[in-house]
Amino acid sequence: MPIYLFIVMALSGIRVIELAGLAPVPFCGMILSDFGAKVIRIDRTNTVSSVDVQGRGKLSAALNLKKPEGVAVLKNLCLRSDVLIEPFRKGVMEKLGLGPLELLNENPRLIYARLTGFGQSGSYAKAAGHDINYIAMSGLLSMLGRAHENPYAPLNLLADFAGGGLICTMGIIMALLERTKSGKGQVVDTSMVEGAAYVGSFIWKSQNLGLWNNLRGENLLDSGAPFYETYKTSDGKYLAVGAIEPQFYEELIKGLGLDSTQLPLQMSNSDWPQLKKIFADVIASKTQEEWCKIFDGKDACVTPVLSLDEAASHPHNKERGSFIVDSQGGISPRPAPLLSRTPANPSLNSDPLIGEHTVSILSEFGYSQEDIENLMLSGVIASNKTKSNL
Ligand SMILES: C[C@H](CCC[C@@H](C)[C@H]1CC[C@H]2[C@@H]3[C@H](O)C[C@@H]4C[C@H](O)CC[C@]4(C)[C@H]3C[C@H](O)[C@]12C)C(=O)SCCNC(=O)CCNC(=O)[C@H](O)C(C)(C)COP(=O)(O)OP(=O)(O)OC[C@H]1O[C@@H](n2cnc3c(N)ncnc32)[C@H](O)[C@@H]1OP(=O)(O)O
Repeated sequence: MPIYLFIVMALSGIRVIELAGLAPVPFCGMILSDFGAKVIRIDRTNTVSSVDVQGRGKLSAALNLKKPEGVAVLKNLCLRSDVLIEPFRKGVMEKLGLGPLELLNENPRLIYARLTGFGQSGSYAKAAGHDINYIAMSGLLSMLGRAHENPYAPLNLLADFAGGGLICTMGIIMALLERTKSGKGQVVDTSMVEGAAYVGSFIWKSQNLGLWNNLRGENLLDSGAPFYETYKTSDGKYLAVGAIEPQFYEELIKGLGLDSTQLPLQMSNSDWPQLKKIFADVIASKTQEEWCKIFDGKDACVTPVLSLDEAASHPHNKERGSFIVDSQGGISPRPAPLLSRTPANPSLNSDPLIGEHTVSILSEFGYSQEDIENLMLSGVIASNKTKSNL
């Protein structure tokens, strides 16, 4: 007799409709799915392959929203769902007749999440943009980069994912929590400019501490300080040094084989370039592994700079199971944080093909075989399993 283990996750029972987007909304949908929500991604009928690399655990229905019948199907799905996430430019949903007024009127419990660059109001609301534009507008990009160089965007992490996908997820979770008391849904308006700025609150609120008085790249935490920097090792790899507090700094100096009485003072700003050169010369004399042997187990705040592959196979990360391997052999980070009773249980199956679940989803929502066939014939829906399912 097989034993079936049903794992209850934090978001089990929550149904989410995700309109396919580029990067931030797919991340939001993946988090919700990792933690147990049933996420249905609405793809276009005229695209063959998905650009969603964060489709883990999602279902896909292909729907033509340019046809009134397609809009009607989406409305129907939203009637019996908890969350809708939309990634379009302001006004696109309203133009389709799928704005919050319509959908919340039909399902007052719906959480209607909108994730855009500039938010739903203001003169930039309708402007196109990408991560780099949003962090530029948040003020943060001006702070990022090395001395005497142009500002530098740290991949598309800050706006798309930290200030966008994650902040939107937080808004959805808070709205779901609030709904347990009021019984009502609401609109979650996530602007990636604001989300990124909010993530950077420490920067704003630490200005009076003098942390940012120097030019970009010449401050304590922006690669100005020698004890908060990366250094090249003799094998062409790198070490990350973050020894800010005096006791950790002293361990660093000891580990490097230096004598602090012969060096400028740690916080002597004007000596930082000289001190950096000393550290760089010393660190270049050994391999990364040799340095790790010296610093592992010491409170010097020194770690290797690992590649993605090295991170996945580092003993500490392996001990915690920080990375997962899917059925295709792909390695990716395990969902965070770790909940003690109801942890995430990410799907290890391959991501959905566009329209892979169109038929099963429509059947689940009450459409008959004949309805589905007619919608298919009139180009309102598309399916990758057309033949096998009809
Ligand atoms: C830096 C990042 C972006 C990185 C993304 C990259 C990882 C990927 C970008 C391109 C990909 C490559 C490319 O696709 C080619 C290959 C494809 C292949 O399959 C895979 C390999 C590829 C090389 C592929 C590889 C990668 O995936 C890429 C390189 C970011 O910053 S993302 C953040 C962007 N900003 C936002 O999301 C903010 C909010 N959104 C917007 O401001 C706009 O949506 C945006 C992004 C500016 C785009 O504007 P656009 O004019 O294109 O669209 P909208 O005005 O929003 O209107 C959408 C229209 O579409 C209609 N519609 C939507 N769904 C449906 C449907 N189901 N049926 C019918 N129609 C639909 C909707 O009605 C709108 O129509 P209208 O224009 O008529 O109103």
